[in-house]
Amino acid sequence: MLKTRIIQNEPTGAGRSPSIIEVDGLSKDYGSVRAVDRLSFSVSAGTITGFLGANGSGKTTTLRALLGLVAPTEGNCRIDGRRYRDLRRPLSTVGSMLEATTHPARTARNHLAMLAAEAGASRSRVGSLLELVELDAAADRRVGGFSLGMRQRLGLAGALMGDPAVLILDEPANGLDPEGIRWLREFLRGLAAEGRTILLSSHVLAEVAQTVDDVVVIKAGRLVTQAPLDTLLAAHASHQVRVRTAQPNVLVTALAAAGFTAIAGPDGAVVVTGCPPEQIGRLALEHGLVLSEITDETPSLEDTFLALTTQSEEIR
Ligand SMILES: Nc1ncnc2c1ncn2[C@@H]1O[C@H](COP(=O)(O)OP(=O)(O)OP(=O)(O)O)[C@@H](O)[C@H]1O
Repeated sequence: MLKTRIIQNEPTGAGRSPSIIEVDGLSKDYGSVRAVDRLSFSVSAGTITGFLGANGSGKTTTLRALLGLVAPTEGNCRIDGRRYRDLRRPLSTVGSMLEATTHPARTARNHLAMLAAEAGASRSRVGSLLELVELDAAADRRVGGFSLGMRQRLGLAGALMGDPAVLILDEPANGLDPEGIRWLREFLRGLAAEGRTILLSSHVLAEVAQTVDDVVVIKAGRLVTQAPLDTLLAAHASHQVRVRTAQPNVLVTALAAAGFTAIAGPDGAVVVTGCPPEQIGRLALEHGLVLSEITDETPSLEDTFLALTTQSEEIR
């Protein structure tokens, strides 16, 4: 049973004010490489937003800029209305998990104790967080022997040390097995239900599709789209079915009468858009048509994502 209620360290947790993440015209050049290019997006308080893009598209650079670890070439990043360096209590405002930097010889408990000292948190919080991420049984083992999933959970515990309202997580699902991804999903949903705002990156939409409310998609450092996940999926995944019958024109007419778009190609196949295969089968039966082929060619979630992240330059 997942426990998401975090024992409050300080009275900041209850009744927290809405926090928000804003990236405003951010560009970052590394020499001649433009890693992020005039990127703007914002994250509403209390939501989980997936920050999506192919490898090398600029996700980590953007997250590092939000956390004050990279100086923007242009533009600004704000958390809760301020640049990271201007936050009065940064560790209590935003928790982060970037690439793992845990010393392998350290135990999980020691690692968190160090972070507790840094965040001004009590020692008892270390135990609470170990329990929360279900690492209490492994607390005194060296991190070097941890599985990837355990390391990710330790990273999450560290990010939560200051009881922040905002979490920024770089590829938290990377390399996790389906069970680990399910655990992460429930964990993050629990944190969002407490009113926390979460921005998490991924280069695989399917890994986070059941976790996020909204998505920000980037390609080559530029914004492709920002939308609620449902809108994105609806816009890019209408049914597409290929059907073969000896009387394609009868089928096309029947489908058109039912309000669907159907086009008979020169090879005799009919391509139907927006109609599920079962309904096509029923319509064919009603019109006495024998179908020799019915193939669902609806793009998969990943096809949808690839179509977006390989989208042409003109959207820029
Ligand atoms: N410190 C750096 N020095 C030079 N180039 C860099 C540096 N950091 C990133 N880059 C380049 O900037 C671009 C964006 O990299 P970034 O790591 O932000 O992308 P990403 O979307 O997080 O990729 P990945 O999913 O592979 O981590 C890449 O071309 C990368 O090689």
